[in-house]
Amino acid sequence: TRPPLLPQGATDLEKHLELLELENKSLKRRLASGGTCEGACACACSQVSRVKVRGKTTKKQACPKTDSRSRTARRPSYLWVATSGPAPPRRTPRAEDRTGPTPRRTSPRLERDFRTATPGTSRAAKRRRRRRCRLALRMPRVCREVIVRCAHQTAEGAESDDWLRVQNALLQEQVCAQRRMLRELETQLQRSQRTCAQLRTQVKHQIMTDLEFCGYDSNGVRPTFAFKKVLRHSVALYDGEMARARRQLDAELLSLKEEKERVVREAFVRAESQMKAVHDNLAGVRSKLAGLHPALRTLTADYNTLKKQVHHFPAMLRNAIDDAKREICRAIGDVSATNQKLVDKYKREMNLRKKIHNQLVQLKGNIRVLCRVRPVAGGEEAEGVLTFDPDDDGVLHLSDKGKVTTFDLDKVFGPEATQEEGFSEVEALVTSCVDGFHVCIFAYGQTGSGKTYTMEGAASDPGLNQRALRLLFSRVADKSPEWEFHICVSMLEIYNETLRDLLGDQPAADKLDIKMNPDGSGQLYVPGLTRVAVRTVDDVNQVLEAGRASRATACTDLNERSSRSHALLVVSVAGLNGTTGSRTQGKLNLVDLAGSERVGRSGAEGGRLREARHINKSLSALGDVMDALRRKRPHVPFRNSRLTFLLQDSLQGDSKTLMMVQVSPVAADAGESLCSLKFAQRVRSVELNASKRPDSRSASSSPTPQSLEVASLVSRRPRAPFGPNSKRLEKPPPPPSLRLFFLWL
Ligand SMILES: Nc1ncnc2c1ncn2[C@@H]1O[C@H](COP(=O)(O)OP(=O)(O)OP(=O)(O)O)[C@@H](O)[C@H]1O
Repeated sequence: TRPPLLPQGATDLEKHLELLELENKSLKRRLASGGTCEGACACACSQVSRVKVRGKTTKKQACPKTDSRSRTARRPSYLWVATSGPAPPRRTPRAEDRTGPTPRRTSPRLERDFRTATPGTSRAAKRRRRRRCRLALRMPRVCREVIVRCAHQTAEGAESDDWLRVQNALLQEQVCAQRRMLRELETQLQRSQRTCAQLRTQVKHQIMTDLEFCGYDSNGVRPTFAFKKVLRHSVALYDGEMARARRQLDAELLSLKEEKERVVREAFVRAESQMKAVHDNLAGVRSKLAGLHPALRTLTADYNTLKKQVHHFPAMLRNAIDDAKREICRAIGDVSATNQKLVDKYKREMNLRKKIHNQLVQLKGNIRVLCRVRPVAGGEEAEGVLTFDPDDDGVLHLSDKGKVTTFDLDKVFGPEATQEEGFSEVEALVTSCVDGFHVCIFAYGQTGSGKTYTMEGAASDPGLNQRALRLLFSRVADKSPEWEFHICVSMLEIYNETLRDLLGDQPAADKLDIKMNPDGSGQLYVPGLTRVAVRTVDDVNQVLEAGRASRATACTDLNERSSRSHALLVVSVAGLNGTTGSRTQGKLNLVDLAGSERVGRSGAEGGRLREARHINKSLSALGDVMDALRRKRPHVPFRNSRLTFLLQDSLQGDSKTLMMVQVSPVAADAGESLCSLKFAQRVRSVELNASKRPDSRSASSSPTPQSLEVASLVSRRPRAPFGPNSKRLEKPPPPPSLRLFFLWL
C-alpha cells in the first residue's frame, strides 16, 4: 500500500526509500519480538526486486512464507539481475535447497561467497560461510547496506538491460540472416536434386541407347549373329572412314606444314631483305649522322650565339629604336626647317611671280584694246575698206568716204584669225584672275560685227567665254593641291538699264538691283543673283546653255534682243593656299556689249530709239568711267549706268580690262566701224598714258627691283611707220570727254 506520508509526484527512488524505511521498522519490530530475520530479509529483498526490476517480475508477490519452492526457483534470475553480470549457468537444485529455505543473498560479498561455494570446497567451509551469512543477515545495519547496494545494482541492471536489448536485436538479426541463408540452401538443394534427377534420366537414356547400339534390347538380351555381322561391317566401315579421314587430315596437315614452312621461309627471306635494307638505311643514317655531327656542332654554336643575341636583342632594339627616333626627330626637324624655308621661298616666289605677271600685264596695259575684223559674208561689198599693215599687227587702216584713217591698237585680228588666236591675248588675264585680280573682257562693236561670235563662238569652235573658263580650270588644277579654289558662275543681262538673272527660275520676272554689300567690305553685290558652283568645264557648259536658253525665252527674236542688251558672264574665283594660308578673291567679267548704233543714221524710232538711247547711254558711261580713271579724278561716275555700276570693282585699282573691238569689213558699215575704232583708240590712249606711269593705278603696282628688271626685258612693241596713205595719230590729241564723244555719235 502507498505510504500516506509520500507527497504526490514522488520519484521511484523516494518511494523505494520510504518502503525500505517501513520494512526496516517492521524488521526491527520483529527482531525485537524475537522473530526470525530470515523472513523479514527475504520479504525486503522480494520488495526491492519487485520495485527495481519492474516489468520483469510477475504480478504475483513473492513471499517466503507462502511458496518456498517458487522462491528457490526464482533465485538464479534474481541474482543475475542484481549483479548485472552474465547469467550463471542453470544448476540443479541441491539437496539443502530442496530441504530447507535458502537465505536471501543481497550483499555482493555474500553473493561472491555464495558463488565461490564451488563443489571443490569442503563442506565445513561451506557451512562456515553460510553461517557467516546468516549471522550477517541478522544484523539490521547490514540489511540497510544490502538494500542500498541492491538499489545501486538495480540501476546498473537497467543499463545492462539496454545493452542486452541491443545484443538481443543483433542476435535476432543474425538469426534472420541465418534463416535466409538456410532458405537459400534449401532452394539450392532442391535445384540440385532436380538436376540430379534429370542427369539420372539422361544417363539412363544414354545407357539404353548404348545398349540398343550394341544390339541389346531394352531387356538386356544379346543380339543375334546377323546383327553382329552387320555391326562388324558397320564398325569396319566406320574404321575405314576414320582411317581415310585420318589420312586426309594427315595430308592436309602435311600440306599445311609445308605451306607454313614456305611462308616462314618467305617471311624469313623478306625479313632478311628488309633487315638488310634497314641495316643499309641505318648505315646511311649513321653516315649522315656522322656528317651531321659537325653541322650540329656548328648549329649549336650558332644557336648559342643567336640565343645570346636574342637575349641582348631587346636592349639592342631599344637602343636602335631610340637612335632611330632621335635620328628621325632630327631629320624631321631639319626637314621642317627646310620645308619652312621652302615655304617662305615659295611664298616669296609666288608673290614675285604674281607681281611680275601683274607688272607684265600692266606693261602691256591694264586696259588693252584689241580689234577683230569679221569675215565678209556672201554678197557683201568690202573691197578696200580695211587694210592691215603687214609689218605691224596692231595697225589697221580704215577707208571711209575716200579718207583713210589709221588706228594703232594693241593687236588687230583679221578675218582669218581663229578663236584660238583671239584667246591667246586673254590667257594672261585669266592667270591674273586666278592670282586674285579682277578682270573685265568686253566685246564692243556695232550690231552684226561678230561680238557674240567672239565671246561665245560655236559649239565646235567655242569663243572667249568657254576658253577662258577652261584655262581657268587648267590654272586651278596646276596650283592644286597647294591651292584650293571655289569657282562660282552667274549670268545676267542689262536691257534698257534693267538687270535680269539669266540663271534664275523666272528670268523675265526677276529684276535685280545693285547694292552695297552689308558685310562692310565696300563691295557691291546683286541681291538674289544666282551663283552656280562649277567644278568642271561640263558644268560651265551646262550653265552657259541654261543662260542662253533663259535669254532666248525672254524674247521671241534672240538676235534682235541680244543685240540690244549687255550679256554678262561673271566668274568668281576664291582661292585658299593650304600651305601658307593665303587667300585670293578674283573675278572674271566676260561682257558681250549691246551693239552700238548711230541713232541718227539708223533712223530708229519708238522702242528701238529708246533701246538705242539706253545702249548709247551705258556705253557713254563706260567711256566716262575710263576717262575719269585716266585723269585720276577723285570722282569716277560708276553710277551713271547699270553696266559701270555693276562692274565698278572690276574697273578700278589693279583690275585688268581687255576690250575686243569688233569691226565689220563691209563698206556700208564703214562709218560705224570708224566710230568703234575711234572709241577703241581713245580707250587705249587712256591706258597707254597710264602704263607710262606704273604707280598711277595703285600702290601695289609701284616699281620694285624685280618689276624694273622685267620692264627692261619686256620692251614695247615697235610702232609701225606711217604709210603714205595712212593718217596716223602720231600725237594723239588730248581726248575730249568721252561723253561728248558719244553725244557726237
Ligand atoms: N570671226 C568670224 N568668223 C566667222 N563668222 C563670223 C565671225 N564673226 C562674226 N561672224 C558671223 O557674223 C554674224 C554676226 O555675228 P554676231 O551675231 O556674233 O554679231 P553681233 O555683234 O553679236 O551682233 P549683235 O550685236 O546683233 O548680237 C554671225 O552669223 C556670225 O557667225
